[in-house]
Amino acid sequence: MAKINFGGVIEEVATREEFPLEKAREVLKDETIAVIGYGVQGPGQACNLRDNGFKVIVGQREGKTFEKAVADGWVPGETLFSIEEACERGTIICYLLSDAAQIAQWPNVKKHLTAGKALYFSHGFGITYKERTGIIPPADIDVIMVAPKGSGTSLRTLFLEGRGLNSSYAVFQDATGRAEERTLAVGIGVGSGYLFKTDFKREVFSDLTGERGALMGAVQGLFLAQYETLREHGHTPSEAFNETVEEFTQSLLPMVGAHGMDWMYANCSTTAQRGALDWMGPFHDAIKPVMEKLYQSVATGEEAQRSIDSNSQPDYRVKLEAELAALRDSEMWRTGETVRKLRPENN
Ligand SMILES: NC(=O)C1=CN([C@@H]2O[C@H](COP(=O)(O)OP(=O)(O)OC[C@H]3O[C@@H](n4cnc5c(N)ncnc54)[C@H](O)[C@@H]3O)[C@@H](O)[C@H]2O)C=CC1
Ligand SMILES: CC(=O)[C@](C)(O)C(=O)O
Ligand SMILES: [Mg+2]
Ligand SMILES: [Mg+2]
Repeated sequence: MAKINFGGVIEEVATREEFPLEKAREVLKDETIAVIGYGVQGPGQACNLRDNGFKVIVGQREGKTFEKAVADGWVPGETLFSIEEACERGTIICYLLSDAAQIAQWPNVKKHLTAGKALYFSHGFGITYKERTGIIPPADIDVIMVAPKGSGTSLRTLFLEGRGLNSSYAVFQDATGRAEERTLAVGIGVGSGYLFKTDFKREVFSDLTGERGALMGAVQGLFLAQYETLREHGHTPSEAFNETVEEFTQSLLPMVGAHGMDWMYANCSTTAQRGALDWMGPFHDAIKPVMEKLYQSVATGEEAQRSIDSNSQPDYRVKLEAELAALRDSEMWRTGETVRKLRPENN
């Protein structure tokens, strides 16, 4: 395992150099990987594994998503089965149903988890919050995780572009003595570049905080607060949107991604640099207490419970669609739709 220095802290990282694809194929040569669920992560991981030459089958309930799997080349009765049949045939069961559906399907999956199989997750949720999920695996199987740090959609598109997404990984239970090599082999197979070592609890605490915070929840809150302020002071929608979202996503954020915050600052005016350096402190101080409150809500299991309760409702999709539609129909994002059309490359 490579030891890599992250800003002064040494961490263990598995790399493609020490764990090349050929080694992954050798480790898994006698295994059938059953990808259960074909939502967002399912297709990304299953198709990448298939293209990388592993023996993969998919387990998916009937319906629209089953048809999507057929369209992607999975063949009913050969490589595409019901959830239960795939669990029976597989030796590594990749449990990629939504976290709420994992609870509902657990009795059907559990009965096929015979000695020596591996139960694989892409999130620490089901295991960490086991009092709430009831997901308690038998003692004679491996319980492992590879959590790609990004959407399953990007996992696939980056793979097809010859790039990749990094993942974190963990072993919760090693019954066979092979749990770690199985984990790393599947992790390389799904298209990870590097694999950062963690445990189930740290993965789920950081992931739930990240998506509720900077990655998704906080960013919308930040955008909207600024957009509203500009609008309340008489700025037009296009001006408010351009100075809040468009310039950020199109010009400045890619620079942060490529070379860091200081580099983005350095490529802006000295006027902007002065103001940003002065105002980053007050923004940090205003947000920090909200972040701490969020982390506590994750740590106590409140966030998990809320997600389980709302996503277990039979009509959760309908309600979710309504909330997403409200976001889409807000003035800020309707303006965004128009602004996107006006990008020079779209003309
Ligand atoms: N969406 C993403 O890109 C990421 C997801 N993850 C994790 O990966 C796992 C899978 O997440 P997603 O791909 O987002 O799942 P998803 O929400 O897209 O759902 C996946 C599948 O669950 C099935 N399903 C839903 N309810 C069901 C039920 N009651 N019975 C049977 N099947 C049912 C759907 O048919 C679908 O195939 C989760 O643990 C999630 O936290 C991790 C990283 C990113
Ligand atoms: C894409 C990802 O990793 C998230 C935001 O944590 C998720 O979809 O759960
Ligand atoms: Mg995540
Ligand atoms: Mg997540």
